[in-house]
Amino acid sequence: MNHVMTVKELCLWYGSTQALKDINIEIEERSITALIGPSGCGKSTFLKSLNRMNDLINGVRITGEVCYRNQNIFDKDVDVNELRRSIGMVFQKPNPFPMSIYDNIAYGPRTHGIKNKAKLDDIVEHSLRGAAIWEEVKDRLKKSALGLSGGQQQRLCIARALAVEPDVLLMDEPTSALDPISTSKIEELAMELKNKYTIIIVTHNMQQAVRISDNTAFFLLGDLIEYGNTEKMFEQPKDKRTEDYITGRFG
Ligand SMILES: Nc1ncnc2c1ncn2[C@@H]1O[C@H](COP(=O)(O)OP(=O)(O)OP(=O)(O)O)[C@@H](O)[C@H]1O
Repeated sequence: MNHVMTVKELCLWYGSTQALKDINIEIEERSITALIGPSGCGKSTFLKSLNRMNDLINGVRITGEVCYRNQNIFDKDVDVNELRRSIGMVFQKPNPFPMSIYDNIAYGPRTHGIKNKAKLDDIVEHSLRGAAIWEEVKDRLKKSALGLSGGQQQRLCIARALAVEPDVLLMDEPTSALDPISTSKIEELAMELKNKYTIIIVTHNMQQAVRISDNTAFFLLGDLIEYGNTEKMFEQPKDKRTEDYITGRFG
């Protein structure tokens, strides 16, 4: 099994508060890894460290390594824009840009220098198809993305992430603002996308972790308590704290 990302002894502080404590984890290529745990345990912080989204925050201090395809992403010669092209992110609340559906998708490729109309048309169609929303929007590409439903907007945001040909997709509770039908569409999409991409997803929904993920990581108060095959972990957790959490005894 290939590992796309290897995290070694990762610690992160916000000022004097330690949010991640000595995290060690290997992420399997073309799989879905779910990050679970009670509110405030560090799931989003961990997810954001994987493409250096925390670097923007004042007072953040990070030690340890996050290796992406054998390079430590904190090395000085790493181009952060290029890193974020390879490791894309989809947020909790769909956040389309206030522009047309077409321009939302073409935005990233354009910033990477692609100007040719036919090429952009191709990327837009391919990305929207990849995010299972092409049929719903192909006749309204020039209309504002803000006119789409929440579920459609989230698939548009996934298409936008796909348009720059990422390798890894980070998803921070991508369905928590969606209704059950839109949620199941995103879940099906994630399972489809893992044939081509590596997906790491934060979820509060234990059933969702069971339904779609291959591996699960359980966080508690900044510690990674348990990590492994999802089915095994939910059937037979090794740690009492994991068991208490997944059986709903706390959190
Ligand atoms: N920008 C920040 N500045 C200071 N502290 C922060 C910041 N972001 C998060 N924290 C703190 O770091 C800890 C971990 O937060 P994080 O958002 O990573 O948890 P989480 O598990 O994703 O929570 P939730 O499930 O509620 O989204 C919390 O104690 C939180 O208050």
